[in-house]
Amino acid sequence: MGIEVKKDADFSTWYTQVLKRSEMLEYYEEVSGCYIIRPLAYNIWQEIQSFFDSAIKKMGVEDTYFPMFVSQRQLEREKDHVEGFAPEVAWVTKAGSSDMENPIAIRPTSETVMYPYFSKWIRTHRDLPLKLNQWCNVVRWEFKKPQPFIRTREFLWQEGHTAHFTKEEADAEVHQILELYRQVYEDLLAVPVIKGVKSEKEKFAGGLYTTTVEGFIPTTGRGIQAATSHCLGQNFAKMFDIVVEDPNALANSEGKEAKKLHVWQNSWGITTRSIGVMVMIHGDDKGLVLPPRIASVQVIVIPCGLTVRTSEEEKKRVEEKINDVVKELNSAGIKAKADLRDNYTPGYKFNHWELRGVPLRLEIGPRDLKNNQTLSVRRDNGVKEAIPLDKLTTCIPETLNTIHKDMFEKAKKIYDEHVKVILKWEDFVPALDGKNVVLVPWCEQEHCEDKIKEKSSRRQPEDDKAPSMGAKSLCIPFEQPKEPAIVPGETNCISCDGFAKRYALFGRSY
Ligand SMILES: O=C(C[C@H]1NCCC[C@H]1O)Cn1cnc2c(c1=O)CCCC2
Ligand SMILES: [Mg+2]
Repeated sequence: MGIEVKKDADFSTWYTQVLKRSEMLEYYEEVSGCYIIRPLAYNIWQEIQSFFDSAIKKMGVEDTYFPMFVSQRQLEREKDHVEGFAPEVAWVTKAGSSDMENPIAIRPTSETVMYPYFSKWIRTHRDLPLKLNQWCNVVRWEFKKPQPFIRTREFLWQEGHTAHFTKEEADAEVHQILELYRQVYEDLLAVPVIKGVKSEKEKFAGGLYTTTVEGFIPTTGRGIQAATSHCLGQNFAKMFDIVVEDPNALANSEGKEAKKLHVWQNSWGITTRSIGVMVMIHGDDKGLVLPPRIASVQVIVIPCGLTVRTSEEEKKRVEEKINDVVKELNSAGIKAKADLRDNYTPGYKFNHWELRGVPLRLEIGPRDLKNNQTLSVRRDNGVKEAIPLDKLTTCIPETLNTIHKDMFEKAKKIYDEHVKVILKWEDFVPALDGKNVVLVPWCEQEHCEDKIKEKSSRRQPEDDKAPSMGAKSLCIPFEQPKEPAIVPGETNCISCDGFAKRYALFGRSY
């Protein structure tokens, strides 16, 4: 069954229809906010995992696995880490019919699970750096409206947790990981992201600073946090007593304990939200459009031009050719499949595989055998091209790469067009209402951010529509606009009478 609504007309219905009818996801009626991730989507997660995991292994990160249960005592050891989030923590309070003496939390993240053991394992600076990662699920009982992949009560992610002897080493890793997240989005998912640092209000409260890659959903004009890499500073080290002796301090004469130094820590994560972002950005009114590098089927080969007048041996010759083409492509590392189902017309098959986002279709019929060619049809832009059957293993990889590049460039152009540099407050809300995010000179003070959120959530007085969602700061981009330059002590903040420090990206967001 095809998609019955237009993406731009009814985005949320479009989104759920695409996910369900492409067989990426199934609703899990029993528990709100939970979904079944079906093979087509799970395969994408596995592509992300294998790319990211092999990259962090090269950085010396080791995979591990910690329990999913956290004691209340442990979870609450870090006050400001949990206080803001407490309502989202899910607790196990009963086993069978009997109440548990001490309820146990299901991990919403694993800092408090892991760090008591970091403290136990890290004794001297030779135990540093410690670099662990786990691929797992986490549970957060969000109350906002759930949305498949984007906001779910259980999701899959990886969480990296590292400990370093110096801040410099921690800082360097934060940015190395952020670059890997950019690559997951841009080089795997063909999704453009903006790198930056979070504001004090938006950063991870338990940390020192948060860097982020921010995506943009054009259909709603909303920003979306795509992955985060935090430097935790020494905050958690102080709470969990993760210390090493100072290798430079001589054991002092009175034989007193050598000075204890707190380690510098990072934590970083990317989640299955990335799959939802990719669907939202690339999907169209025919369904999924998969970037070739994460598609489980990259090329579908379909027999065409077979009519009632086609002889049995002619039909057989076409099917044999198709099987040879699929074999040849697979041996060249291209994920190809044939659709030889003889109870469906070519047209039906075209829709079936377009709905599932297969990047490239090859049509082969009796005439093509004679001309020794196949007609290729791109899913992203519908462009058709005749390819000689003896050039497939060179032409197809090139076409798939071109598809990736074109999908990325198209999305990047749209993102760039929807980032508006705004220098006057009166242009701020109109820009948001025009489905843009805004880049504004900003003082970076928390009270100012609260004010901006409040001022941008109110509709103009005469407007009787429900107040629109306020804008939050998405990040302070590492790449700052050159023009017009911000002059410290001269350029005013977009909203308050303070002076701007840097340009900040603001927008309505998920
Ligand atoms: O999870 C993090 C920080 C960090 N956790 C590890 C992976 C990277 C990064 O997200 C922040 N955070 C978000 N959300 C919640 C919590 C929380 O710590 C804890 C309580 C429930 C909700
Ligand atoms: Mg949250």
